[in-house]
Amino acid sequence: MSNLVLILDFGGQYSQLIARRVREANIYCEIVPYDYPVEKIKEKAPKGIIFSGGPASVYAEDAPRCSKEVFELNIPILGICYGGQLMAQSFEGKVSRAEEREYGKAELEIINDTGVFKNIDDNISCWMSHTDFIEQIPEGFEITAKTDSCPVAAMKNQEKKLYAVQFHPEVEHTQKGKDMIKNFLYEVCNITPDWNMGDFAEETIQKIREEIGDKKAICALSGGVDSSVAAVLVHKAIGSNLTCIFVDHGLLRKNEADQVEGIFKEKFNMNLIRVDAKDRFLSKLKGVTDPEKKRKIIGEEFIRVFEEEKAKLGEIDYLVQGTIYPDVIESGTDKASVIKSHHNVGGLPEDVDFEIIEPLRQLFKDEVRKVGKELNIPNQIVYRQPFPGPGLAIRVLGEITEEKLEIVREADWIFREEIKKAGLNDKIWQYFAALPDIKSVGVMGDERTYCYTIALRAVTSTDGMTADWARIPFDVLEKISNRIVNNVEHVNRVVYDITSKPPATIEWE
Ligand SMILES: Nc1ncnc2c1ncn2[C@@H]1O[C@H](COP(=O)(O)OP(=O)(O)OP(=O)(O)O)[C@@H](O)[C@H]1O
Ligand SMILES: O=c1[nH]c(=O)c2[nH+]cn([C@@H]3O[C@H](COP(=O)(O)O)[C@@H](O)[C@H]3O)c2[nH]1
Ligand SMILES: NC(=O)CC[C@H](N)C(=O)O
Ligand SMILES: [Mg+2]
Repeated sequence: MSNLVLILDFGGQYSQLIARRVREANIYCEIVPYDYPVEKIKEKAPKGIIFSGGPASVYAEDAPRCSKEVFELNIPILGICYGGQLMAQSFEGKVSRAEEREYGKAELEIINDTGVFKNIDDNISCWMSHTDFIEQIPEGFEITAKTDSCPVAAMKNQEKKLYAVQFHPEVEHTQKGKDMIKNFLYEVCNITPDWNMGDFAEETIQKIREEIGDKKAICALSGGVDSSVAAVLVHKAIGSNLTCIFVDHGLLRKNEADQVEGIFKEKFNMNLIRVDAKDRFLSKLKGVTDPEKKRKIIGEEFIRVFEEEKAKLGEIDYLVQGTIYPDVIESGTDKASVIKSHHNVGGLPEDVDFEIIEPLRQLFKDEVRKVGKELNIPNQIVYRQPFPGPGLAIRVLGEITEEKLEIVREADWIFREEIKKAGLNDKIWQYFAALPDIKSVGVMGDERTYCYTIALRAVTSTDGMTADWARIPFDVLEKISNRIVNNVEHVNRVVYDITSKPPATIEWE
């Protein structure tokens, strides 16, 4: 790889977002830990280095630090938040705890519009998330931007090609943030963009081929975007040594199992086994109300099903899953908290009798879609709305019963049909019905009812990491509500969820 950018990770929430911005700029990058040896950095000879943010304070005794030599390699560096503070401290500037913390939106005033800020408007809003600030810049540096409460929102030493920003250019909410990162890569590091998702596919297929060799693998296939792309990558690498396994756990949407099987058989020339596992999943979930418990039971049961299929198929060493980055980060890491245990990551049991292969583990959904396009996977699959592996189990809140599953399935079917009819299906990222565990009073045909409420959830998003509720026109909502109450038994009320993520998540459990 001729044009490499290294990201030194200081434990930031957004390190993967930095990586995707670099990939978006068509440049290859790798994330390495903050204490990655200088010798190895020299070997890799990156054209640029980015320091991520991080939760620590640079003045703390045990703060994560990279070797000072990294600054002497004559490689341009962009320090973001903690990374920028570390740069200031390393050159004898002063970093202190601010009296006023800054979280969220701040108005940025650009003082020097060269380097990272080339062609960026003088006044824009940026996204901050810090307690410490650069109180005094080191010698040889100049301040290039400020906010009302942050005197050094950015600084640079042009001669040494060292740049620091206190805000986060990598997040969606910083205006022109992507352009700032591109400026660093193209203008400061002088890199010619020469990488794309096609290269990712090629390199990944090659790596999988080397790893699996002539051994056999199964792929957990849901018919969703991620597992379809993962299956095609592995199939290209090992051909018929791959068998896909699609589990019908009784928690799928209306007609979904037949549809997935049909599409898959029609579009792909791969081995597929469909397993009917409805009874075992539902009996394990009986009486369980806690969302995390449900997720862990489902995660484990998936693996047990795969192990049983493995026993029938003979010697199989590898299990391929379509895990993507949000599944990983939301399941919690040693630094990030658990938001929810995605069944395929945090929900995995401790004993798994496979080597797991997850070729998309570093990517975000929209990047997976790009890989899917590169692999000529039909749009029908590439642009399918995400559906979580635990399925309706996390959309029926509280205890799961066959009756509740049927209610949510029917309501969901109507909702999806009406969204399609209204031509909104490619404008909304994900839309579905959930069944909160509440009943309320209604009146139908002059009679009192005491029935369930259906909650409609529809969001816009690019990567599922953040989302906003979709502004569905009232007349469409009206039609959906009427159809659901008139056609789905045991429902007398429909509500629409108007919460963004954060603070809510997309799914209700
Ligand atoms: N019903 C299923 N049968 C077999 N494997 C499944 C099933 N549901 C989920 N998985 C596995 O779990 C992984 C994670 O599920 P997830 O829903 O995030 O991805 P996906 O279904 O591939 O894509 P999408 O997010 O578009 O629905 C899948 O990629 C797949 O490997
Ligand atoms: O495979 C999955 N296993 C899971 O356990 C899981 N939980 C949530 N999701 C999907 O992930 C995206 C983000 O979800 P949340 O905002 O609800 O956390 C949304 O697209 C969700 O549908 C899951 N996918
Ligand atoms: N987001 C960050 O990198 C935060 C850096 C540092 N922990 C601070 O609070 O200022
Ligand atoms: Mg899915």
